[in-house]
Amino acid sequence: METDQQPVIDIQGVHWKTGTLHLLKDIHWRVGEQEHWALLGLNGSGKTTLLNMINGYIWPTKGSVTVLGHKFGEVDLRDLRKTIGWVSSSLQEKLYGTDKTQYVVISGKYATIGLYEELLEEDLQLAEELMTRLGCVHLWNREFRTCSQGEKQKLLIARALMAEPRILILDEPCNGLDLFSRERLLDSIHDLAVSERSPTLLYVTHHTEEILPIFGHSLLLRRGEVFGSGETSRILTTETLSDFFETPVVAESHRERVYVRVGEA
Ligand SMILES: Nc1ncnc2c1ncn2[C@@H]1O[C@H](COP(=O)(O)OP(=O)(O)OP(=O)(O)O)[C@@H](O)[C@H]1O
Repeated sequence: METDQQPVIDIQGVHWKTGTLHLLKDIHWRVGEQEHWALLGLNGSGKTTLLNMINGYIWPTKGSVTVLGHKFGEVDLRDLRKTIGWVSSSLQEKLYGTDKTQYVVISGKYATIGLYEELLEEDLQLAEELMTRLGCVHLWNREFRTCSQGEKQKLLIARALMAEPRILILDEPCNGLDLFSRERLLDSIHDLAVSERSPTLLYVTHHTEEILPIFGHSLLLRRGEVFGSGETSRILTTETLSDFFETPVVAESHRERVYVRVGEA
């Protein structure tokens, strides 16, 4: 629903070119306050490129990007980045496996790999609170490397929340998880989204069934262009998804989640 409030993200007519490649084409995307969005697209559709732009790692060739009311070109991007958390599997590889889980979580406050600051009681308290909230406080004092993939993802979300971001990007968080770990992680994401002071969540995925009802809006990206955007219930339909994938698919709803299979109805 459109509101008068300032949008969290406002992207207008954005293009991005590198060399001869035109990787983002005329992107328009407006994320309102209190909206959580899913971002869906096949491999190479431009999702990461778009997220890199929101974080200010790349600059639009044309068009304007405004994040949390700050227009690019008029804001110190280092400050802006502190308000955006980004949880991705590539981050997992960078962390020190021998670090204790709570230190991995606390390092999120300082945006460092490893912990170099003196430990503050308030940091320990917040880490405990966040790990409880994500359902992984039982991992306290364990070495990060001994945790399962699903546990690591929860720890990384807790780590991102340490910095109290206004926007939290969850970049394919269920990759590599078995069915049950995936559901447990999605439960935690649901709880986070409905909690007080939740950041705006942007959930990147290839799989519609991971898109929980809390993701009321979805953006479909294809070959660097917005194929569709708006209310998830209107976007994740057999007709729209068949057009989007350029292949007949059937979208079936079960408990407000959409499962897609390839083929005719
Ligand atoms: N700096 C760059 N130079 C050249 N090509 C790039 C660059 N960055 C991205 N690309 C290309 O742009 C396209 C979009 O990449 P992007 O990583 O944004 O896709 P994606 O939707 O995140 O894909 P995936 O789901 O596989 O992660 C790809 O073909 C990629 O190879």
